[in-house]
Amino acid sequence: MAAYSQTSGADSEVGRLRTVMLHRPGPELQRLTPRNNDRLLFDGIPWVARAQDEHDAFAQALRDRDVEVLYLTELLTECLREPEARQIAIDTVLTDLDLGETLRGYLRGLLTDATPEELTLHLTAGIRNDEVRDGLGSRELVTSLLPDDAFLIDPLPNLLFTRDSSVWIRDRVAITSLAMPARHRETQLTELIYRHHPRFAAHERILGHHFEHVEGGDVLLLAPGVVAVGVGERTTPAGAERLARQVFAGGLASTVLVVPIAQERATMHLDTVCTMVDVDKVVMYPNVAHTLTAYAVTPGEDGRPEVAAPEPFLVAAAKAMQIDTLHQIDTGLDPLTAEREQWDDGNNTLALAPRLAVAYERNDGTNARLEEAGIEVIRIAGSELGSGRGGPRCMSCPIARDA
Ligand SMILES: NC(=[NH2+])NCCC[C@H](N)C(=O)O
Repeated sequence: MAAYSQTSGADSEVGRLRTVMLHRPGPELQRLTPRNNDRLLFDGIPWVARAQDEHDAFAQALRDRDVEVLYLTELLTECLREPEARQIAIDTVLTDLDLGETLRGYLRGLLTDATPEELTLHLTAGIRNDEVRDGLGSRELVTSLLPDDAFLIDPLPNLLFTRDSSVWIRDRVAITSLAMPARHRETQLTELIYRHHPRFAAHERILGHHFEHVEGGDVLLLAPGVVAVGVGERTTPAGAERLARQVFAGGLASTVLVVPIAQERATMHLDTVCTMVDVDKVVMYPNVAHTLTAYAVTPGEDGRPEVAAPEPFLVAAAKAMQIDTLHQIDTGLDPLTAEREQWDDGNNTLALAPRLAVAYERNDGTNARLEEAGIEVIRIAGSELGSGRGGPRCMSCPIARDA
């Protein structure tokens, strides 16, 4: 593996983006059918080749702005060349209790014989019953009884949303713990990458995939030392407590703003209703803006997080950030357009620097508003990518940003 000297870390949402981790959608999306797409958290069946084109254009737009693009599967494959990482990856994926002894033994052989590239493929695209049944013979109990299309190893179509499975806070990387069963395995892979890839050897990890649920889409680095975390369908109050404890203990933040959000699909993460586009500007879903509140949490005795009474989100955020006003740019142009564009991830922008953000082209109303407010918008196509309900912010994990 190459020698790496880069330093990683981020202390805001808008510092000049230097390095980002993406996942180019691949064979795992081919696994989606109308029968499993709900469970696998997709709202439709994407046209995979077009989704790849859209994603390549997204990656290119980032490279054009001098952002280094790392791909999750490339980092993973590099790790899987090391025997120890390989062993951990295989052991972890085989703990699934649905496999049974015979099948587990067979899969262990198959995965052990795989090249690092093949192993990455198995771990991300999964393995279906009908793909191994012949190898085991017609008298194997578990494979005979499971339906053809049962996944022995689940595919991970939501790997596309690299935002959720890890998040950098200053020079530490938080391995998150994803709430939905369809996404549990993703963080086994990010944990493996950050633990075993030499590029990240110098960085301490916080949280972990076996802890209380925290998803990266809920975490917003409002300013150095000020972290907001949404609590709703994904991140739990206990997850927010774990995050607060760890960022306080590590001296990574002095305030954590806990922001309750509605527990529904349209607002699954805080970044579906609010993202930052400048040091003091957010693009926000107006239909929730006036009701969104935040509980400021600060370190108390013995590192125990102490919570203040809730305040309107924008007020609490400005206070914690020590600025006069956190300005709000509304999604859409009227409540109806706002609702449509919020659903299509109009709020979900990725800032490459202050006042420079990537957004889906389809959200005309929101993009016009952003430009009126002086934000340069890099528009990308997302008709297929969007079927997983995620925009440019969800599809990117910033690994290095300027202070
Ligand atoms: N940060 C985000 N908003 N991520 C979007 C994730 C979408 C994904 N299909 C899920 O339901 O989990």
